[in-house]
Amino acid sequence: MTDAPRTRIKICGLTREQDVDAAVDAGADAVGFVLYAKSPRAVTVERAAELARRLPPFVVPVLLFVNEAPAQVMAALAAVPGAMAQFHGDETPAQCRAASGDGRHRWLRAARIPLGAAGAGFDLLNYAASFSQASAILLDAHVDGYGGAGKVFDWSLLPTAVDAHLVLSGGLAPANVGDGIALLRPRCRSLSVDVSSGVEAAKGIKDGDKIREFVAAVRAADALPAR
Ligand SMILES: O=C(O)c1ccccc1NCC(=O)[C@H](O)[C@H](O)COP(=O)(O)O
Repeated sequence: MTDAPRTRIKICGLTREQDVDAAVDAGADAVGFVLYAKSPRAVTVERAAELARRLPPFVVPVLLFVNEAPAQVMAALAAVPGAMAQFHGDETPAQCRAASGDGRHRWLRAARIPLGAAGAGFDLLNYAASFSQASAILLDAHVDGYGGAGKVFDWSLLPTAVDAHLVLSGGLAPANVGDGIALLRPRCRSLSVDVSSGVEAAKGIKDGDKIREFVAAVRAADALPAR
């Protein structure tokens, strides 16, 4: 639906200063901090706030929650100025709205799409309509542990026209992100991409070279004419 825009990039699951700096220096538009205690990439609210203070203007901190109590979400968003929320659990539309302060903070909703052929049964149009107040729907693979597993769902099974801003995630890496952009960018209002496992040396430990390769692959895809 759009003509060769610049794909926005979020690097998720950051735990270290040098990884925040590497993401920013490579050109990331957003960085994600996982506020889910069961994740190997979990950080505390205080640590997320400390890391977010390194960010220059126009790079957005995103706080990732899984079925967190609304009061805790509100407290975390208050502690990290300018942060967006990413709801990655089983939160309903009403819970997302309430936890983000009924319009006070912007938020992403993760859609967890079944792996393989079962992905055809996921009704993204209905899902996007029910979360219409989200800033974007983040597409991720349905995995145990909710996310960050590096698994790729079958992108080709998604609808051909989605009237929403989408964020593609789930097993992205320098080698496949260009294909994802080429396939999905024409199908939605805007396409952004989100990566965690694909730019890591170990869980929660990013690899600066992989981050730079990932950003370069996105920019290469942006430079190609629409297929
Ligand atoms: O990172 C985690 O450990 C995590 C735990 C629970 C829910 C979501 C989690 N991460 C989500 C992300 O990092 C991204 O938004 C996205 O799913 C990309 O993950 P990956 O497949 O590892 O690139």
